[in-house]
Amino acid sequence: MSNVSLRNISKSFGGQRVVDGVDIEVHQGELVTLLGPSGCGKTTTLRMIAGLEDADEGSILLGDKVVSDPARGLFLPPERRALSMVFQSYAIWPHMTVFDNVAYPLKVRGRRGDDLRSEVEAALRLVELDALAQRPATAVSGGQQQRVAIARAIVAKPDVLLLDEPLSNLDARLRLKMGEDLRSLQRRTGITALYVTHDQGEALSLSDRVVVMDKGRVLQIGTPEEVYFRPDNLAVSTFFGSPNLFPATVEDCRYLADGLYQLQVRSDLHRGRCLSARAFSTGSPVRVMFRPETFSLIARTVAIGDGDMVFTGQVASAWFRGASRSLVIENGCGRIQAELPATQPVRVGDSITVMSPAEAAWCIADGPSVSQFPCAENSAPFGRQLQDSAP
Ligand SMILES: Nc1ncnc2c1ncn2[C@@H]1O[C@H](COP(=O)(O)OP(=O)(O)OP(=O)(O)O)[C@@H](O)[C@H]1O
Repeated sequence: MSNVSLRNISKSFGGQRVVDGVDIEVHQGELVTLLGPSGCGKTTTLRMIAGLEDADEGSILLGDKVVSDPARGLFLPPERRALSMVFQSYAIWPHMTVFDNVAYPLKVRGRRGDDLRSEVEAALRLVELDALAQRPATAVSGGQQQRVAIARAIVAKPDVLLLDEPLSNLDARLRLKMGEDLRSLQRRTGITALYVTHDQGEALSLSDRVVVMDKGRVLQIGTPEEVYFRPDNLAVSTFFGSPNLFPATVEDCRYLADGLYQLQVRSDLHRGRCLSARAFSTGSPVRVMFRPETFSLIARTVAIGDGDMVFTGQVASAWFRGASRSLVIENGCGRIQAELPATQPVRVGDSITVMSPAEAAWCIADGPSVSQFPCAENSAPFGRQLQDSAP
C-alpha cells in the first residue's frame, strides 16, 4: 500500500499555476525526492501534503485516509495528519535545551514523566546527540542543530517524514556526511520520507526514487539510475549534467523485453544500436544520449564491438576535477564531451580516440529544447574513422 498518494494535485497562486496535475505514490519505507529547479513547485507540493497549504484540485491520501479533497470539501489540518516536517531553517527553539526541543511534540500530546524522558532519549540516541541533551539549542553546531530538528521530527513516530532542503545550510563536507546519516537513520527506522532538494547529487545518492519536476509538472519518476541513464525526455537528460545528445535517424526498432526497445540508428557520428523506453517508427528523428563518463580512452588498434561509439579527435579543452578530467574532443565534423579518470594524462592538443559501448547509448524523442548539434548538417561518416585509419 502507498503511504502517500497524490492524485492529480494542482495549486495556483494569484492565477499562476505552480503545481499542475501532480501524481505521486510513495510506498511504505521509501525515501522519495522531489527534485527540480528553483520555483518548480517542490515546496508547495510538500506543504500541501503537510496541510500547510490547501490544494485547489486533486486528492491527497496518507495510507488509506483521504486528508485533502477539495471536490468533496475535505481538508484535515496539519495536527490531524500523522506526519512531521523538517525545514531548511531547522526552526529550533533557541530558548530551550536540546532535550526540551525534542520533547516538545510529545508534551503537546500530553506525555509526561519517565515515558516522555525515555522516548526523547531514544530519539536523541538515534541522532547521536544524547551527550548534548542539556545544552542550550543555540550552543550546538549547525550540523547538530539539524540533528535536533530531525530528532524532534521523529520522536512522535510519525507515519511520514517531510524534509524541505534539510541540508542546504551546511557546508559541502558536512552536507555529504549528514545526508548519509539521514539516509541510514531513515532506513533503520523504516519511516516513509519525502525529501525536497534542487541538488541533483543529493537526490541521486539518497533516494529510492526521484521525482523530477519542472514548472509545476512531473517530468519523470524513477530510480536514480533510471532518471540518470534512461531519461524519458530531453529536459530530464539535460537536468543531470551535460550529456552528449547526437541527432540521429531510426533505421530499425524492435521490442526487447521489460519495456525496453532496441533501436538501430544512424547519426553523423556513428551507426549503432541503442536502447529506448518507447517504440519509434523507421525514419523518426531522435537523440542518442551518451553520458560523458561512459567513454574510455582506447588504443587505435583495439577491436570495436558492433554499434559501439568511437570518436577520434583533438582535445580542445581539459579540466582537471580531482577524480576525473572533463574533456571536449573535436574533429573536423563535430565534438563530444568525455569524462575520463584523472589518472590518464590527457592534455589539450593531444590526438586521442575514445569509445563508449553500445549498451550505454540511450535514445530519446527529438525535441526543441536543446540547441542543434554543430555537426548536424555534415554527413561525414567518421564513426567508422577508427577502423579506416587503423594500421
Ligand atoms: N504563498 C505564496 N504566494 C504566492 N506565490 C507563491 C507562494 N508560495 C510559493 N509561491 C510561488 O510558487 C512557485 C513555486 O514555489 P515553491 O516554493 O513551491 O518552489 P520550489 O520548487 O520549492 O523552489 P525553491 O527550490 O526555490 O524552494 C514560485 O514561483 C513561488 O514564487
